Amino acid sequence: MLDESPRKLVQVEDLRLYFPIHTGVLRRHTGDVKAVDGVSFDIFEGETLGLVGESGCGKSTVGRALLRLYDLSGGKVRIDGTDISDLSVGELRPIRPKMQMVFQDPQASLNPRMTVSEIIGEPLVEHTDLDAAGRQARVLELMDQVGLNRIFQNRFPYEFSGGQRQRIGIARALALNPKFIVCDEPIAALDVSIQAQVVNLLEDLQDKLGLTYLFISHDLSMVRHIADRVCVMYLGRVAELSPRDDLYANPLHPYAKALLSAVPEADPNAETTRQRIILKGDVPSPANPPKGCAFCTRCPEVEAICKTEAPALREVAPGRHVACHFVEIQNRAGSTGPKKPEAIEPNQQGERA
Ligand SMILES: Nc1ncnc2c1ncn2[C@@H]1O[C@H](COP(=O)(O)OP(=O)(O)OP(=O)(O)O)[C@@H](O)[C@H]1O
Repeated sequence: MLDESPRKLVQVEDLRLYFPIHTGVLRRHTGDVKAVDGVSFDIFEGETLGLVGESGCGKSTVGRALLRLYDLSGGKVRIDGTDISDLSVGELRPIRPKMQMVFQDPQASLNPRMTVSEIIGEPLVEHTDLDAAGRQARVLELMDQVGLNRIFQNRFPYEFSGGQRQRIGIARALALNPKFIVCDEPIAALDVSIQAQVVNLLEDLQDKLGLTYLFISHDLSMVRHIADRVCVMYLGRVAELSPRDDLYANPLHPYAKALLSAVPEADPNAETTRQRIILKGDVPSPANPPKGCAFCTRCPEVEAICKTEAPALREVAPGRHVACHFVEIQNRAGSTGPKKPEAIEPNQQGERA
């Protein structure tokens, strides 16, 4: 959990990740899929930041970019104070142990020809000087930590259930004592009955080992359970970044409102029930995003300025950051209560008040 003065472990500033589009016989570069287009946030040490949004909005690309599994198209990523934005593969090598990933599909992410012991021990071969006995001892320790019986160490992934396979993936991610883990839809491929067990395991490990998570998920109820703050993305940009309870009780961005209107109220005795908001139209293509605000083509609150100017992410209430002209206009009129917005520097976004 968070202490009184949390340290920024992950700092993301104006991150851009474009995938080039090549067309024609000559495979000319004719455009870009702007998967991530100017995203800024911080993640504090020991916190879980939830990352949510419709399919294709760029969540996984952000996660992979933070671990430098892609070269960045622009912006900065700092992990534990080190700017990793432009580091080469060789320069990244000593940083890699600090940051790991737990993948959505444990079946696909585990080598079927390797035993559990070999899978979990693989990073130890690459990144440590441990001898075979030292590696074996560490593998058994990791199996204990994730609740896998040691007697399974020589079995193969296909011999396990989905939940157990995800435990193997988590053990492998923990092998090098990382500080930061990107959990990319870690429960999406699991039976509902198993999902809570895996989330509880992630929470226990966070408490014991002081881990920091970026938790990417479609499952808004699970994000409400696990995240301290939540970042809502739309078409490669941040729409809203707020403390979890504030966001779920009172989303400010019109897109966040629509997204969360589908989540059941936490308090069944709440006096007002939230009205379901159905958005019209489809998400535009990230290869050809709308001018101005990315959400302007579907926004129920669209204003003239939204179609020409992209809104900046601003702090509109303590700890709450929203990129929306409508919210700003309402604030200026004093109708929503939050303080008048002040522009903040990208590296201050996500700062707690
Ligand atoms: N390697 C790639 N090459 C080209 N386009 C890509 C690539 N990876 C992702 N994209 C595109 O980038 C956009 C963002 O994809 P991304 O997978 O990050 O979204 P997402 O929010 O994680 O979606 P989902 O929830 O479905 O996993 C999508 O339009 C996707 O088609």
